[in-house]
Amino acid sequence: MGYYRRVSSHALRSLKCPSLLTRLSPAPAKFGSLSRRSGGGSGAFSSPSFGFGYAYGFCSHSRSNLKESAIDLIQYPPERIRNFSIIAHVDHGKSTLADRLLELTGTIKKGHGQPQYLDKLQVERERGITVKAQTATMFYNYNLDGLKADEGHETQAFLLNLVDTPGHVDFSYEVSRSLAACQGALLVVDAAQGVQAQTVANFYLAFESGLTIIPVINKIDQPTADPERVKAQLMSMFDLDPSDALLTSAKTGQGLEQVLPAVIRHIAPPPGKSNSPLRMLLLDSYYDEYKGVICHVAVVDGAVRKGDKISSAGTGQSYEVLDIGVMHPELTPTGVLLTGQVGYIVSGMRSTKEARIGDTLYHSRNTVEPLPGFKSVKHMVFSGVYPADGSDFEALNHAIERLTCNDASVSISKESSTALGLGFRCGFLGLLHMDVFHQRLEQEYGAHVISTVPTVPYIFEYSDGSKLEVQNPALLPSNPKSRVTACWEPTVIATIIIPSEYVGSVITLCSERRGQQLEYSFIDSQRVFMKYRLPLREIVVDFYNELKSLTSGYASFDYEDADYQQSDLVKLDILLNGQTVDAMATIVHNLKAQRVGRELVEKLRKFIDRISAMRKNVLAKCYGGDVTRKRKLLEKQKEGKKRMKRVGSVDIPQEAFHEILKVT
Ligand SMILES: Nc1nc2c(ncn2[C@@H]2O[C@H](COP(=O)(O)OP(=O)(O)OP(=O)(O)O)[C@@H](O)[C@H]2O)c(=O)[nH]1
Repeated sequence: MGYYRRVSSHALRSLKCPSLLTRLSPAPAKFGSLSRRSGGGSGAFSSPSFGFGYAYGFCSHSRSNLKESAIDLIQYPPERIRNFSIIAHVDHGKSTLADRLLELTGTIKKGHGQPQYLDKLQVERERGITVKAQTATMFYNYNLDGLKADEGHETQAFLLNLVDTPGHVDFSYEVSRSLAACQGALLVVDAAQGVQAQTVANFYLAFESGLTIIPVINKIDQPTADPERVKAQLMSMFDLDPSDALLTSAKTGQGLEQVLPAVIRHIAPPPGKSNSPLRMLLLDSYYDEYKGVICHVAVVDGAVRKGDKISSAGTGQSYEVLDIGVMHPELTPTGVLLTGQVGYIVSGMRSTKEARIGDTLYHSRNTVEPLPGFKSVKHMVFSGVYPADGSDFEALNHAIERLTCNDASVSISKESSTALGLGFRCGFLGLLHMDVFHQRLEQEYGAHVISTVPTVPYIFEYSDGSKLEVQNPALLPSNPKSRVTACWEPTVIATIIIPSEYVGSVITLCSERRGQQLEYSFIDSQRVFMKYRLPLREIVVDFYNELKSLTSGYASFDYEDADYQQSDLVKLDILLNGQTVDAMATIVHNLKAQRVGRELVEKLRKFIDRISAMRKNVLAKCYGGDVTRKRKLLEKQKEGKKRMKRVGSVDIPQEAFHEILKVT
């Protein structure tokens, strides 16, 4: 029997996608003698080639000691491999727990001076959130009977692949892709905050993937920690046995010695066939200036070695494996990857057109049935991205190509605008995703961009019966009402968890946003769980902020895409100095059009006024001859100008485009 057991009727009712009910499957079967249940408890462990220990932080080898031959993957057949991810609500401590596990296994040095080690992007460090899932391979010796290694008992060497995942809803595609390479997940829950909306969402992502789920109640060091209450929630919401929950503090190290033994005992080894022809799943990729595309892969069946000729099922192209290895946690060559192992390959691919996420790679000499790959991404928000300086179009094109190699969830197509020139229409999973993409373009590729008003994808039906998905409002004829016979807007199913005293105000907010309540229940005596169908348009900008402020920050919120619903929509054009600005066109509900139009023009007037005043007066208060200061001010002004677009005689600042969505 799996660690995750029967699902209660409550959990079934709350299933994110009803159609998945038919796919409910028991947790993967345990193998051999590992089927014994355990409440955790400490086990004996040691690092395979670096000695034994019983406390964390015992192992001191560093990556720089590792040469290609230092890691011999042959000694890790599938039954000695565990692939697991860490999933949780935002800030419940996934990355910190990952740090501790990396230290515990000697993969990184204790006190390496960089908390949240696997959050490598500048944007992740600046925002304190995980954006990309990251895999790290760890080695760990463990006695399956729980006997202590330092008392001379024999241990077995295990290879553990840990995937740290993002918590925010906009990056759930990263989570679902990561889960494809895993057989189990640590579901981390903050001991004080308890189950939150993304805990629910991530639980079901893991559950739908048939993963064994180990609950970890983290942050037990906090004065307000209440692990017993959280255990009760895990039971009532997910039917997870409270006695199975591990209690940890990733901050103090308390309870951490139970985590890896529980992973080894309760999570099944990868199910692939060692004797079958190679099938390798392309999980992720990124572009390296020197090596080209580096692909993260999971070897499902067979084995792959350096020098092998491989082909892509998606493109039919063939490559030679030039470099191969594991992330330990940096790229560490091993010369081979065997069944069940997760690592990287370099094969001379140059772009995302070649490195297709979800593709199957196989030996060119064989023919294989491709793996199922991943569900296609549903883009929630579209926006135009244009070079701030029109002559930088090619440079922006190059930057976007490189960046989408590491973020396959963005859709890109070329478009042009009268106001902004040549650019791209990009589809994102949400506004945070959009923001992060812009920030990465700027930080990682030095691209200065103007982005247009984000919009959700609407559907318009015309009198001739044709239907059009509109991702760019500018493309709608200005008086579409004459020909449009029906319009639809996308909706989401939102999960909201709040303390019970805020129920009244949250219900009011949801009805103002045209929401329809689908479910209402109590998680425990203090907290309420609600499900709403809401138009995507109504939640995409400031819904979460408003929800947070109404509930003094206690609400948590998650959503998944749902069906389209019929709606009365119109196109709203903005004229500046009598000239239509196509990049500012939006689609709004007919009833709101008058109010929105007025508010918008009022707001834009302030914005555009303010900027021109600043332009004139930039040196006005700079008395005396401080040249450096003057230069700084002028450079700042130049920087600001880069982000303005001239339409007729009017300069439009970047913020103006963002303000439009806030009003509409
Ligand atoms: N007191 C206490 N704080 C912790 C513990 N674990 C993590 N934290 C803190 O909680 C905050 C969030 O931790 P992260 O590890 O970044 O959380 P996360 O779940 O990876 O966050 P996202 O990637 O943004 O979803 C940080 O300030 C950590 O230092 C713990 O056990 N106890």
